[in-house]
Amino acid sequence: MKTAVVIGGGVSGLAAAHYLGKKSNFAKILVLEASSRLGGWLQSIHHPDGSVQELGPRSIRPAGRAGQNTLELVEELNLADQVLWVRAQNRYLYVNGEKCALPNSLGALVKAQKPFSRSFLSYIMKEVFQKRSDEEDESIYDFMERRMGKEMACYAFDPLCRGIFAGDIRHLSMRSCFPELYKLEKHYGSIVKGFLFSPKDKSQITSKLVKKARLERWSTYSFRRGVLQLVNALEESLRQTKGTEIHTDAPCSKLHFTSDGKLVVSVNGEEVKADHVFSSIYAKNLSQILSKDHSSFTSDLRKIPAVNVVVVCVEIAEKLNLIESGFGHLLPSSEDRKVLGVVYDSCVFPQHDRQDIPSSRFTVMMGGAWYEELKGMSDQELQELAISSLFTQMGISGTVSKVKVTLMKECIPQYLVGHHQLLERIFTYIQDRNLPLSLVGSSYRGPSINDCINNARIEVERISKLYC
Ligand SMILES: Cc1cc2nc3c(=O)[nH]c(=O)nc-3n(C[C@H](O)[C@H](O)[C@H](O)COP(=O)(O)OP(=O)(O)OC[C@H]3O[C@@H](n4cnc5c(N)ncnc54)[C@H](O)[C@@H]3O)c2cc1C
Ligand SMILES: C=Cc1c2[nH]c(c1C)Cc1[nH]c(c(CCC(=O)O)c1C)Cc1[nH]c(c(C)c1CCC(=O)O)Cc1[nH]c(c(C)c1C=C)C2
Repeated sequence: MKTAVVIGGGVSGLAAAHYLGKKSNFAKILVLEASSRLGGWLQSIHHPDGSVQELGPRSIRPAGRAGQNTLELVEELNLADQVLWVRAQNRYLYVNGEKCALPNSLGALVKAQKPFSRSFLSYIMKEVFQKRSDEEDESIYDFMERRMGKEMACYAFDPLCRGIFAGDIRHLSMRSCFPELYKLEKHYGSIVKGFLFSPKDKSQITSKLVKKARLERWSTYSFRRGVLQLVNALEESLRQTKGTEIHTDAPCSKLHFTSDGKLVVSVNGEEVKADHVFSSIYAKNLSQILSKDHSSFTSDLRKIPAVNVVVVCVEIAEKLNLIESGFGHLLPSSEDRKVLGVVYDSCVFPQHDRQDIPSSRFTVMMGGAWYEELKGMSDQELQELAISSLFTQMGISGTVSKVKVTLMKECIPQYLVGHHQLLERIFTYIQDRNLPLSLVGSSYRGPSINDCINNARIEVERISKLYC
């Protein structure tokens, strides 16, 4: 009877347990979560007035292979009728004290639009004629500046990466953060040529929900009870799976390999012997529980940094008629280093607004790679900075009816230049020694919910072949 232990009950750990239950031969699957709740960074708070406040992620993209995989999971968990979806919405940049819509129409492609001095078409044309680089990796800034020019790097990719990685494009790796774009340059000499000439995915879509999402042109989605509903559904399904156990308040304090090729997990003073362990926790946290005899491995795990993000959810006690409605806006680091961007929550999912009185909800995100500049500020000062930035940038005022400041420590791992070499060393170490250990989670190959779920599936499928 084989036992698999999953360390961490965030979306990656629960997805790994789900696929283990479906696709593997492990008779026993134990999920061990350190805290008293499941979900990790997914935190949807329900208020008595009916509003749903997202402290962490608030939406999931249906696009791409990983997006499709999540939709298949949503369907499998019978959550399809709980989905709230929206079509493409305007996204803005806040530059030189004003909001500029990112191009979303053909007209905008040919006309120069603030803050850009040239049309998007001219950047695209420049990209087509740039020479391919033979660099193994480079920063997103260097890549974009080389292929599309400084304006695209500073006004498009700088804010975009603040809105995905809360990171600095001068240090983030092009190869690891945008592997598809990186490969297009390598194979076709240009991203644009790659888009035009790469073979299109013609695989048959069998999922009804994937078809529906395409047909209705979903851009992003959540659930009636917030993104945590996905975690709750995974939990419910796991609790009904024979041989699977979920334990909260179960921090793994030590992980050591035995001479008979197994792993022993220490939890709350007890030892659990496992045939295979899935670690879904942040790489640095894993390095801290591994025994000392794997120093080069733990040292590489520690080299993956993660940034802190301050999330400030603000509710205004009136329905504001926003001139610029949409998903939200991002600030390039040249505009404001501390404030990353603002999500217009009520525009995206008005279903999550309070039911008793009209209101408008926003989330201000601050810090990230620039967190040092917020260090030492009290919650009150962070709250004041968020509200004043919100009012100025949105050109609004009003009575704040709810506000919540949350510091999310080391929440988004940073794939810095050379990240692929770290991964190569980390995974070779495991492979060469036949260690019964799988690494999933946001530290390695993508931070999005889609990446976390899809990478857990891929790893379970790989491991299942070894234990059949
Ligand atoms: C502010 C913010 C906004 C985001 N927005 C989006 C978005 O809009 N869309 C999107 O797709 N993604 C978004 N993300 C990214 C996404 O939420 C995360 O990358 C993802 O949730 C990571 O999940 P995980 O399971 O890999 O890790 P985690 O959520 O970190 O889960 C790991 C779990 O392991 C537990 N743990 C840690 N140590 C131990 C131990 N020793 N023993 C047992 N358990 C342990 C932790 O308590 C935690 O529950 C956002 C992230 C943040 C922070
Ligand atoms: C301002 C800070 C952040 C905002 N969201 C995140 C941060 C750090 C984290 C985040 N946002 C997205 C993802 C998943 C990426 C994916 O591949 O699915 C993560 C980890 C989604 C996302 N958010 C924005 C963009 C452009 C994307 C990429 C996918 C998509 O097009 O939907 C933009 C954006 N994020 C934030 C704001 C204020 C914002 C504004 C336009 C918040």
